[in-house]
Amino acid sequence: MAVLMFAVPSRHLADVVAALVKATLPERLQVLDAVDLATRIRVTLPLLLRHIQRLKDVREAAGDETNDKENQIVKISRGGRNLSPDPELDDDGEDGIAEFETKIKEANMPDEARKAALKELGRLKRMAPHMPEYSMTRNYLELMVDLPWSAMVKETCNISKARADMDADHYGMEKVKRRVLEYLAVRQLRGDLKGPILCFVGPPGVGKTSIAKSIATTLGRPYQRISLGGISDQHDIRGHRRTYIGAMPGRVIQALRNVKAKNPVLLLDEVDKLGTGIHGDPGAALLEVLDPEQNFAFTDTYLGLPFDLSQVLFVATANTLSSIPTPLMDRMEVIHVPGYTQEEKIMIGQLHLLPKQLREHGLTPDIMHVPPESIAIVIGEYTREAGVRTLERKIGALCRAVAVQVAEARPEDQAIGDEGVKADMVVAEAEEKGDGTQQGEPHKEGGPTAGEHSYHQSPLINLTHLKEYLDLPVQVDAKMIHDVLGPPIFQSGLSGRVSVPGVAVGLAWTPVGGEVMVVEASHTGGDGGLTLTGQLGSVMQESAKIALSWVRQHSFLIGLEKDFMKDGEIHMHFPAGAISKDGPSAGVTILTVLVSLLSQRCVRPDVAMTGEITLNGVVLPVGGIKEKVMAAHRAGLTTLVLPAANKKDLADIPNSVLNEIEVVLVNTVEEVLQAAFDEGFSEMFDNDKDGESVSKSPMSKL
Ligand SMILES: Nc1ncnc2c1ncn2[C@@H]1O[C@H](COP(=O)(O)OP(=O)(O)OP(=O)(O)O)[C@@H](O)[C@H]1O
Repeated sequence: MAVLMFAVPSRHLADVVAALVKATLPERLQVLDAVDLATRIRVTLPLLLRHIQRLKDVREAAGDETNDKENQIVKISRGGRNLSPDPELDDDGEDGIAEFETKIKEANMPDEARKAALKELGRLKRMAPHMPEYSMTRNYLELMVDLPWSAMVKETCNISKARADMDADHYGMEKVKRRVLEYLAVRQLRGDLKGPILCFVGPPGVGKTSIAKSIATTLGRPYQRISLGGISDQHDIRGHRRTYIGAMPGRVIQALRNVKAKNPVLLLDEVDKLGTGIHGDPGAALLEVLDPEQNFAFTDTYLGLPFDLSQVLFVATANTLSSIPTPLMDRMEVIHVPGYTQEEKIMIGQLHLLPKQLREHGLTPDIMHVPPESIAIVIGEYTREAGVRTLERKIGALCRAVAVQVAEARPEDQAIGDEGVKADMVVAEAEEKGDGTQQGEPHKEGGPTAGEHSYHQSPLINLTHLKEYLDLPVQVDAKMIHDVLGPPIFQSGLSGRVSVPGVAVGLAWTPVGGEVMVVEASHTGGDGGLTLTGQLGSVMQESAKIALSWVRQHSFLIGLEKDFMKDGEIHMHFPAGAISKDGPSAGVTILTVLVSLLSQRCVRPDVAMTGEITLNGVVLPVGGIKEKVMAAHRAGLTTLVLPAANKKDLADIPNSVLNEIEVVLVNTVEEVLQAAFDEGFSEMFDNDKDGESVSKSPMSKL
């Protein structure tokens, strides 16, 4: 084949290849068997002529008069599209080419882009449609004409409307909303987009994506989400070279093509999950996209031309700051979106998630009623999350169960497709209600506003008929919740796990919110070392060594012999064993577990703690206090031991939570032990060192 290819001028190659492809297997083998060039050409020529004849026949069948074989050969070899009627070929024909020409003119491209597009169109005209380059050039031209080179939507920024829009879709989030309003107000006054890129950081399901959508709605700009999770190839951002098979533009250019406007809101979702691989650093590519000094002429490798991104409003989201590349973070203004309290979740469930789920399942409050107590049961027994995503899913599951009840109870005569019955029912329904309920009205894009939820009731549901078969509204109570969702997944409280010596409750921070961690230790035989399990990082292991050294130095306080370790090894375990953990904040918990085990005294079951310790027993501040306090509150713990230097972080915690817990601020490990154990330890320490209690009610005597 290679020899044959050398013998054929390259512009005819495609026709030869097409002829061979259409040949039968024995014919193809015959071509391959022909070793010398002359034989091979002799074998191939009839195949080529047969292919041409076939093309001609198809054309004649299509009513074309031309039957001049020679003329045909010449035109095909020139790649003449109008003479290539093979229906299998993706041929634009002259109309298609003319259409491209018009679209290029209409696309309002900058001069440089227009010239490049016309040049590509010229190439396309000269190509045979079955050449691989044909479809590549065609795809490129399609992108060129689809891109919004100058198309902009008119922005409508009205600050009071912005507040109303955000309030309509989001309960609470006051700080976040205030910060977004400030940002929009400054943008409006300055009249340009040069400003930091907002980056919403918080656990999953707390409304980061949803608030970004509200910004787009408020501004009247189109919105598109670009998911960055797991991207480890810079070409995903910057585009691939056109020479590669299946090459594509980068995600930013693709997003702009979709929204058809050069000033959309583009959400860079999960910017903290960008990876790095062998194909360059996508973070560096993203820097180019976001940098206002360069992004007015961002060159996507596939496009090969500068595209102006300066009108795009970029918003980013992340679960954690720690894995965002520093140069990228410098370009962004971080807005923390914290997790919700139980009360906030109940309100969000009632005001937003339930109406949304009812709408999505074709139900209304007349058919299904979920009281706040039931939402609290779902939150407490079926969710452990900082956000409300699982809650929304569980409410969805309850709606589906009610939908089945309604479907089963529906009288026979209300069959789908019975238009007469449908019309009657809508009228009957409207008359029956007569109370202004927006029944049958399609719900607005983006959802209804809080307090004015519209329900798109299926016209097939006739409440009057249904009431004969079903007690309406269906009450979602504890029994129904357990029937539908199964046995509770989570138990409230720590159910007796802390009632043995050598166990204490620590508080951990994770990108998905705070976590309560029951740390356990026990004596095993062996030669008196300390074994740690639970996938601990080096910092955490060092915290354990520091805690043990402190206990050794202060063994007399706990009533231990100096050489207490000689009796056997101590094994300390941090659940969940499959998840790696690190950081210094478990210091106070490790120390408390050791003291509890060695002194054989139980830690108070209502106490949880966090804080870094030094060798001299000083307690240092740690991060993630709000998430940790919320997690402890969710788990039903009522006394929290926190570093005194973290006092300022308590300002972020809602009063409803602070009112229900006791916060003990400590400076030293002695104060930690005072708070962690009942009376026993208070005798050992000087009463002057008692921790400062900031709770509303005085702390019980230690
Ligand atoms: N304060 C709130 N008020 C009303 N609905 C909310 C609120 N917070 C979250 N939601 C709803 O919870 C769901 C999940 O929110 P969203 O997708 O915005 O979470 P996210 O923070 O972007 O999560 P992820 O990090 O996983 O992307 C959405 O349906 C959203 O409308």
